[in-house]
Amino acid sequence: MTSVVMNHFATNFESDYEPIDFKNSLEDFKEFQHAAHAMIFARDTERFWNALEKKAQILMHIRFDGYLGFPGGLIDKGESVLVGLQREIQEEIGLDPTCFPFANSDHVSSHINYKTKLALHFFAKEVALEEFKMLESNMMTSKEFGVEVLGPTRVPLYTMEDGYRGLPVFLNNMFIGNSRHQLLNCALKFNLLTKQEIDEALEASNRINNVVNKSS
Ligand SMILES: O=c1[nH]cnc2c1ncn2[C@H]1C[C@H](O)[C@@H](COP(=O)(O)OP(=O)(O)O)O1
Repeated sequence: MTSVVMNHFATNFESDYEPIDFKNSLEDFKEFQHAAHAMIFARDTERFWNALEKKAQILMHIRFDGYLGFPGGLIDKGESVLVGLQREIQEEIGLDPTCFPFANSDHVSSHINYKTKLALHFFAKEVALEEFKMLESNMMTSKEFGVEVLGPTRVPLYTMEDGYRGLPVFLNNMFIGNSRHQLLNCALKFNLLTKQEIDEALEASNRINNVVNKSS
């Protein structure tokens, strides 16, 4: 499933990231840099404006470099991936690792980029909606807020009646690393979106891109 989805919506940039086995990658790519990021999400079936279903809230953020990404970061030398992830999550969203521990069972995917010698490990954790809101508002008090992290953002998982506003427009943002792939792959894995909804959003997103490119 993962590789089919990966190939389907890989952009040139995203295709630089090849799927790898998590445990093997730690042994086989010791000399590469490793980074770990995580998607925290809550299901949200509320409808608004009598039409659009929120489906879920997914926590992403705007980074210091203007890209969208997930909380997380580089693993220090000698540090385990989980400990490094917890440290970064604490710095970026102020989350106490003892109250909110990540485990190997939260691992979703790992990818390797041979050009940049970077291994990316991705985790996901579902929380209740109230907890999500609490985590999100807590971000403003984190160490990195205003430095590495400029602000939290939720992902619009719906597409509006015109067929492009909502998720398709959102997907036209600039995403760091393979975070756009990580987002869509997780949305599929956790049944937040169907494959058809993802395909349609990507098609609409590409159409917007073509129109913008032609008119510039
Ligand atoms: O959300 C992400 N998903 C996939 N890859 C990512 C994400 N955020 C960053 N990255 C890639 C690209 C970056 O060069 C490296 C390091 O991550 P970063 O968060 O910038 O690391 P530090 O906070 O500087 O430790 O991973």
